[in-house]
Amino acid sequence: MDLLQASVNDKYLALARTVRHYLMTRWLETERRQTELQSKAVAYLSAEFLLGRQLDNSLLATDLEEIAAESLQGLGIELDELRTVEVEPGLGNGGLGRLAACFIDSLATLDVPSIGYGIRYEYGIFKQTFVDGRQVEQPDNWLELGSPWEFPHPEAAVTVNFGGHTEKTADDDGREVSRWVPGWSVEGVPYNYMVPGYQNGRVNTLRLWSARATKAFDLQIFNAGDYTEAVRAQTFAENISKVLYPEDSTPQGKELRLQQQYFFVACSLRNFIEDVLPAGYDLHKLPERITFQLNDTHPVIAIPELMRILIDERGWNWDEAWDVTNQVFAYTCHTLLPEALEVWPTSLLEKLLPRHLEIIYRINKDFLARVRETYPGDEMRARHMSIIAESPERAVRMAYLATVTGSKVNGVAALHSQLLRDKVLKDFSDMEPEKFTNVTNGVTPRRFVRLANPGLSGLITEAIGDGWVTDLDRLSELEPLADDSGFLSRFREVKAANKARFADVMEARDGIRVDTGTMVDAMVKRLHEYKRQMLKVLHIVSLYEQVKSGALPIEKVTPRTFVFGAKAAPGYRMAKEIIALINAVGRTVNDDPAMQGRLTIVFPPNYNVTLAEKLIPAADLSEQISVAGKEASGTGNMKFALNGALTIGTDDGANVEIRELVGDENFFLFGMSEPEVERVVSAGYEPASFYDKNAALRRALDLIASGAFSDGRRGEFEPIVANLLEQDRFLVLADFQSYMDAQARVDTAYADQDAWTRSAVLNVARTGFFSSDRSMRDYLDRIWHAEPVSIDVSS
Ligand SMILES: CCc1ccc([C@H](C)CC(=O)N[C@@H]2O[C@H](CO)[C@@H](O)[C@H](O)[C@H]2O)cc1
Repeated sequence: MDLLQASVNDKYLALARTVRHYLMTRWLETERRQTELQSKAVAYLSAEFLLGRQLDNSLLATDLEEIAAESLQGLGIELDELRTVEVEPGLGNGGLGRLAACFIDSLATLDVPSIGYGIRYEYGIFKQTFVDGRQVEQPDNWLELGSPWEFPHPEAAVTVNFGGHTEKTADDDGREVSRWVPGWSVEGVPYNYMVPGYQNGRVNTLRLWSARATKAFDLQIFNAGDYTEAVRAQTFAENISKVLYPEDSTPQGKELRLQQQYFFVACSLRNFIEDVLPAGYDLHKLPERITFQLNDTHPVIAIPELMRILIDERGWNWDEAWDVTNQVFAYTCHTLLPEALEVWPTSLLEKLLPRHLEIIYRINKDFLARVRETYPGDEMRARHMSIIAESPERAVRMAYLATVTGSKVNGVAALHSQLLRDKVLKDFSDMEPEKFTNVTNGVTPRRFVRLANPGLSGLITEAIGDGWVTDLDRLSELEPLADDSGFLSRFREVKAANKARFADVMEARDGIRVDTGTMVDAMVKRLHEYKRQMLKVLHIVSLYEQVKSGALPIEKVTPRTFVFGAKAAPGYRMAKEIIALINAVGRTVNDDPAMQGRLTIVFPPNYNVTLAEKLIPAADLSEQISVAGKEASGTGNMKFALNGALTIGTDDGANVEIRELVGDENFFLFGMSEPEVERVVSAGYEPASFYDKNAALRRALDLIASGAFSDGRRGEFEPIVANLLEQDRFLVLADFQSYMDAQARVDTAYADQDAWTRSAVLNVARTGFFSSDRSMRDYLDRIWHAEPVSIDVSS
């Protein structure tokens, strides 16, 4: 095909293949070196990897960006045109999935031997569209045009068994053992993705598994004329890796979800033990060679799977197997919502994984014996700590299984880890305090500063050199420039240019007009009541109500563009209602001439990594307003601060550490602290009392209920208002006034652009800590104890 006929996608694929070819030698060298050294490595087991687009990151990692742009120019092709056709692999829901992607980037850049293991979903996170302001999900057929970044290895396929039953037999020395007689099986085909380190020659691997039938096509049945039956096995098998579950907090407990979890875990352990480790490797030494990091509870079925392999396949005795299993797993918890902790009914495990259930029962029996030994006579504690829940139905508490077995358990921010110790996993922390630690999340500065914000990157590099890209603590060298008016005005120019770029993207992508002369006030994250998008809505509605009622002269309103980005889990009704309300308020306020364009609501559909990369550098204000004690960490908060946005937030998750580092004067703190929330809730929280005593709040809620945002239809958003007045589980009404006061402080601060910019520069200078490189160094020191191994690219 010659250039003239080539489509933009053809040209993009050609460039991608050129870059990947360049990386191939380094990939092979990394593999060779690792096989030669067999040094301790990290396997990151995650059901989600929210990778984002790959081309730019690969060009940066290989330092080929300039050459590529020039050579393409020579062919009359714009690099920018090619990068926009790339489809981002949406193999994740939100925070947890994106964190996994940042972590494997940092592991490669820190030269740590490591491998990511996950699922190659054929359909990623749904595409979000709005119909009359309501979310409608479209399938994400991201592989439609193929992906140049994946390498299938059908020759390394793994067979995974399911179902069947177990039977007691005797092994050759007459010991009674249990043997699994599976009912059916599928095959897992590995697809390898390159994970290039930043200009260090290392290319680690991300191995994602795709399911297919062991026997794809049954010719006999076909010849007998039953065509659907002939391919039934194939469709059935493929279903396992067909689609990502779009929930990010409330597990639906679907059988297929458990099948997905066991599928990728069984493939990954088999692959590591039989393909990565040298033949004949003595698995008693496994702890010296690998740590399997469990990214939340989703891969925890790996624990009984390793026990099964060591006992049933390798013939080890229980203690031998337990001793190794106890050392090779570590567990990271990413949530505080009790409903987000997965429990699997024993009835389902009995059906799908009978042998694993037996092993879990045995782990629990031994554990409860230890509990009773440590706390004699305290049956209540034993019942509380049991891995097996007896009610509402008999089920396995996966977080408890991970905590009992893992060598280490960590939360993802200091407050979160403390709440795990003091509340969620208190009994376990009391019993084995040394097992619990914290590793505060981080984000990769390559994608979220160097690539997303070239203007700011240039400014920083000019001032302190480019060492910050791999050593983000160096940002602190910018501190003195916060008092340099020249630097401040350059900094403001960069922000203004990023706003203009964002406005162009909004125009081209969604036909949305953004006034770049306004403050960009951004709230982008999954839609969840604990994240309190409703508090943001009440701020906007209250401002609107005050202007409309004449209480607030329009000239006193700071021109703002409120940018929302949020997907709701398809089954989460209240979340979908709130999305509809945000769009309804947007439609009303944006079109109201009385507002003279001073307040604009922008809610682009389908918020994803690619859109985040354009919005975050353009933002002035970062909304991190969850109720204290509910957001485990947050990572968007870190990305905004590193790109010079100021944060308005509660003392929740990593906000606490951001505020401690940037200083109270550079952070708009509001709301109750976690202990205060606890006190209000345990004292019995009456949301309606806040409605009664706060006129501005009452008027805002009444305006929503009045139908003002729904063409007069009163009942339209009644469920939202009723829920706030009756339950308000996440204390929106209780924190309303403190939030409004903080927003007034924001207005005042924003009026003094010099002071605001100085504060923004200090936010950048003081948040180098939130690099995922630092997170990885903490995991290496506290949990993995693996050493970097440099790859010499000259060979
Ligand atoms: C089974 C349903 C399900 C799916 C995903 C999850 C994730 C744990 C939810 C998640 O993404 N948690 C977020 O993880 C981020 C990375 O650590 C944190 O920064 C966020 O605070 C946390 O909400 C829970 C339950």
